[in-house]
Amino acid sequence: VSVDLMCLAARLDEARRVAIFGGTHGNEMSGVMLVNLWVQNNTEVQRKGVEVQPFITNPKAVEKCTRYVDTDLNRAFTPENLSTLGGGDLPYEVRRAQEINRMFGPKGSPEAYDVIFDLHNTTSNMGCTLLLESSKDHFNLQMMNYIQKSIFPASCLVLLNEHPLLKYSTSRSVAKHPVGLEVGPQPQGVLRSNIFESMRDILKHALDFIELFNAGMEFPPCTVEVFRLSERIDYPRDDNGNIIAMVHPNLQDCDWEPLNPGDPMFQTFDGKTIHYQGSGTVYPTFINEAAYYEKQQAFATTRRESLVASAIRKA
Ligand SMILES: CC(=O)N[C@@H](CC(=O)O)C(=O)O
Ligand SMILES: [Zn+2]
Repeated sequence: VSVDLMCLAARLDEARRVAIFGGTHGNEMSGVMLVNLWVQNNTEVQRKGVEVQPFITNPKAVEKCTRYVDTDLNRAFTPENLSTLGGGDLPYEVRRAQEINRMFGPKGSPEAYDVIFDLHNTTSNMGCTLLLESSKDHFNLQMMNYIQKSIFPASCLVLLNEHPLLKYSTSRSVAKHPVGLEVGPQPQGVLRSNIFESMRDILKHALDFIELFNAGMEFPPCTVEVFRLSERIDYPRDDNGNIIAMVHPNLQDCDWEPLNPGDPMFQTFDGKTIHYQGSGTVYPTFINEAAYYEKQQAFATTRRESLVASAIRKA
């Protein structure tokens, strides 16, 4: 009996309603172009037993080819913003967040979409990265494991953001299972074919997973290596807040490679090296991301850990 119990798969609801968001940041071109393509013709993203909706989340920012118009949409899905009244007086992205929440949510409710994929590009050399918001989301862990297996020998790492202070209120957080996809390096406002095609391929496998799950396939327990967001590291600054150093050449483009105490981290304009002083090995990511200068972030540190996903099967 005990052996039987251990083999029982967690029964989860089917993922019937799925959205693919592009243009949450209007200058991240792979997601914008893919979603525009699928809005024109959705055959590529249709799967049996699933309703898939491609959707441009910030059309004004896409039109201007800028990250946002008034405020960052991917920080706007807070309970305060989603419940505030004020209509035309509110920043554009706050109004847009409310609209998106009405269409795909309400966030946290049983009516919310099952899965939202949110497509992003980074200027950092991160390769393909899946963004996970909860270490307890076994559906997403299983999906990420499936994607990793399917794209091998290509690779796709998992960044877990459930940091109590650093977590932010994303567009995808409206769904029951939010999945971010971050692919780089790609400059802002630029479309690179290799980045576009990697993003497209990952989405294909993600949708295949959902189709198989809905068809009743059981996914056995597995372990997923994740990189848990740990710290945000700002550029060194003077008393006026101006940057006085750059990412060190030894660190530039070395996303996901171990950074140890004493390793070079920044290089000042007069040629001095500033070393990493933390405790123990970390894995830096979002190194020199263009959009993060305004957020006072030169890179983020992560720590590697293994998560166990339980077996799952549809209810
Ligand atoms: C470069 C970039 O925009 N990254 C995303 C990451 C995410 O979607 O969580 C952001 O800061 O919103
Ligand atoms: Zn983005």
